[in-house]
Amino acid sequence: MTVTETEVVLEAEGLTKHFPVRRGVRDLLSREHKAVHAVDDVRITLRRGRVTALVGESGSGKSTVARLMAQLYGRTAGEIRLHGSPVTVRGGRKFRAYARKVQMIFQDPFASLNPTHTVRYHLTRALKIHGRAGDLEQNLRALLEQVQLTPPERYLDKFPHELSGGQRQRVSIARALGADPEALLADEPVSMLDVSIRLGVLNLLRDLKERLNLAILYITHDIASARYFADETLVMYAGRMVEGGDSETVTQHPAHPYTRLLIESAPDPDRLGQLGTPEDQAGGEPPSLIAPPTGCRFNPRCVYAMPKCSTELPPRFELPTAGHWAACWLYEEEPAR
Ligand SMILES: Nc1ncnc2c1ncn2[C@@H]1O[C@H](COP(=O)(O)OP(=O)(O)OP(=O)(O)O)[C@@H](O)[C@H]1O
Repeated sequence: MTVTETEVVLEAEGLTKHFPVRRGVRDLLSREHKAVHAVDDVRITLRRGRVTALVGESGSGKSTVARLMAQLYGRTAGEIRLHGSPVTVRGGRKFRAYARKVQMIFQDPFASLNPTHTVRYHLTRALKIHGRAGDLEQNLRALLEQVQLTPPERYLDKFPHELSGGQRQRVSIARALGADPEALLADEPVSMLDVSIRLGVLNLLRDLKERLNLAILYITHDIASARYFADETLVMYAGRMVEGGDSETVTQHPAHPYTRLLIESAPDPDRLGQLGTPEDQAGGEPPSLIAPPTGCRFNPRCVYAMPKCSTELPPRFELPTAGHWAACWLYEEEPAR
């Protein structure tokens, strides 16, 4: 089945978030209203039974995208559509109805579980909130079995501190499944776990995607894990999307100089000895998002930058592999590889 054939659950278009910067005494005289341009004009489509990875370095706006799509933040501009219908939710009953379909998993399972309550309490609450508490004991058992915490009675009356990091993240996932959602927004779900147990949690998410036909947004700074786990990969730099396509193509034939830099800087034993590409010399730091660079936001660090890169924002250029695109002027004419 190709990417375009599965049912679209959640879409964002033109998604934009600018956080106003609090004005200091000196700024009071100026008319300028400064803002952090955290997310600009982002487009994402989440489909049933598919994992979409959103990859980028710290501060690139990934978490903000997840929170916008979960409707935890109001947006500055853009549209979010659930099954094709635009939705804007500001708390209350409408938020509960939305959260029944779209659930979020956070990076730190210890912070997202209340240390004074047991697993039973957390899961019962989720089931009750979403009207699924009928036959409670059976539903609690089923949730724990879904996240492979078996036998369930061993875990139900445990407190968060009595569980390992991986078990806690599994409880957080079970709590999200308590809503019986169609989409999961997973914000760095394994980055706080020991390396040895990350794979187990990613495999669990993949298994849930297949068994429950979930649409998953997988946020990560680790592009190697996107290749392993995601069907589609989107790359974000300084608040903007720079490249997207199926994960194999984006990770094996990256087109945007920033994606290449990300891959070159990720440790990969398969590529030892192949270093020394121009991207390796692209040092520097991500830009300030209060006054982001004009044109392509990567231009100050890009070894291929041309004059127009600092003045004109590159649109998405389609590349030879179906569904692969890059927002980079290098691909304006004929797609080069
Ligand atoms: N509530 C907020 N108020 C002001 N600025 C914010 C707020 N939340 C995020 N930002 C800023 O927006 C930008 C994007 O942050 P975000 O957390 O989305 O990035 P990220 O890619 O998820 O990074 P990380 O992996 O470190 O979480 C950063 O410059 C951050 O400082």
